Amino acid sequence: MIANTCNHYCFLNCCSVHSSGSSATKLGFSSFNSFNCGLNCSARSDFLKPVKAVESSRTSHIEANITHADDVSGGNLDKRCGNGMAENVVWHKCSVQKIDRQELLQQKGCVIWITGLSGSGKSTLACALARGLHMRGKLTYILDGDNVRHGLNKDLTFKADDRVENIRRIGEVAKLFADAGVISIASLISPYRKDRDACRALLQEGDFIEVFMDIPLQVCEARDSKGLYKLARAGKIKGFTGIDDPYEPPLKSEIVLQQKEEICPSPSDMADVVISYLERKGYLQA
Ligand SMILES: Nc1ncnc2c1ncn2[C@@H]1O[C@H](COP(=O)(O)OS(=O)(=O)O)[C@@H](OP(=O)(O)O)[C@H]1O
Ligand SMILES: Nc1ncnc2c1ncn2[C@@H]1O[C@H](COP(=O)(O)OP(=O)(O)O)[C@@H](O)[C@H]1O
Repeated sequence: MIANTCNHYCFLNCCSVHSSGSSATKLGFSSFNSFNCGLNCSARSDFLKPVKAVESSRTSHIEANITHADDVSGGNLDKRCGNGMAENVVWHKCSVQKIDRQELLQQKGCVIWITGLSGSGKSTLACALARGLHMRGKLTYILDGDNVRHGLNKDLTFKADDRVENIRRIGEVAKLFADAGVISIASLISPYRKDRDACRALLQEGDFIEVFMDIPLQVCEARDSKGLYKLARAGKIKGFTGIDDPYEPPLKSEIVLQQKEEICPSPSDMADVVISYLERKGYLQA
């Protein structure tokens, strides 16, 4: 059962990418480099250049010894997996791998994990980030706690165990998106350090980028865009993060976003900080 969750909508209203032919399905297609999104947002015309990326990379690393953490589509074919409840489950490997998809997309798949109190601006940042990256021709997908609780996680409450499971599932889904080559943006309170760190451990070093919305509780509560703090203070919502439920701030996240002299940077300025980080670390190219 869920309660008090709201949908967030992200309007990617600058550019749309148009496929111009059927060759994409047969041949794969090359970089999104020529994506041009100035004020008039002209759509790319040549992003479907056929390439041999898939064929050549297949031969170059199909033999590589890939561990589960290296690539979810890798793994040892002979290994029987004792993970979880199911026994005798064997990983099935495919020759089209993350590196091929990244080449196709001209970016590197990763997880941007936005954590913070309710009202700290996680969803707003996720959306600004998706918009900024979309304008640069980069493929993103947002996994917003509120939204995922409307579907995949609709069976979960806000009790501690269910929050743990919420974080775990979103971590696994975010990892799949990253493996698809997508810049996956997870935006959820994720109040427990241990569980965020467990999601980090699912990915290769560097591919999990934790963004801490370090906004004081008083500011979040003053915003109270959904009226939930008011209900929590009145005792009408029990176990509300920051009021009568814990939030463990990250100790060493990659990016910390804070107010400066009590003024909160704009969402697009915050998004720029994250985009600069991705650029510097090479995630915006294959
Ligand atoms: N008890 C309680 N505590 C915290 N938040 C609550 C609660 N009940 C409902 N909500 C609403 O649910 C949103 C948080 O969902 P998450 O999936 O991000 O939470 S968690 O990571 O599992 O802790 C959160 O959305 P955001 O404001 O976007 O963070 C709230 O709107
Ligand atoms: N950088 C910002 N500066 C000022 N207000 C913001 C900023 N980011 C978000 N807000 C506002 O704060 C409220 C909560 O934002 P939201 O993104 O829904 O937070 P969260 O997803 O963490 O609950 C909204 O009313 C939003 O417009």
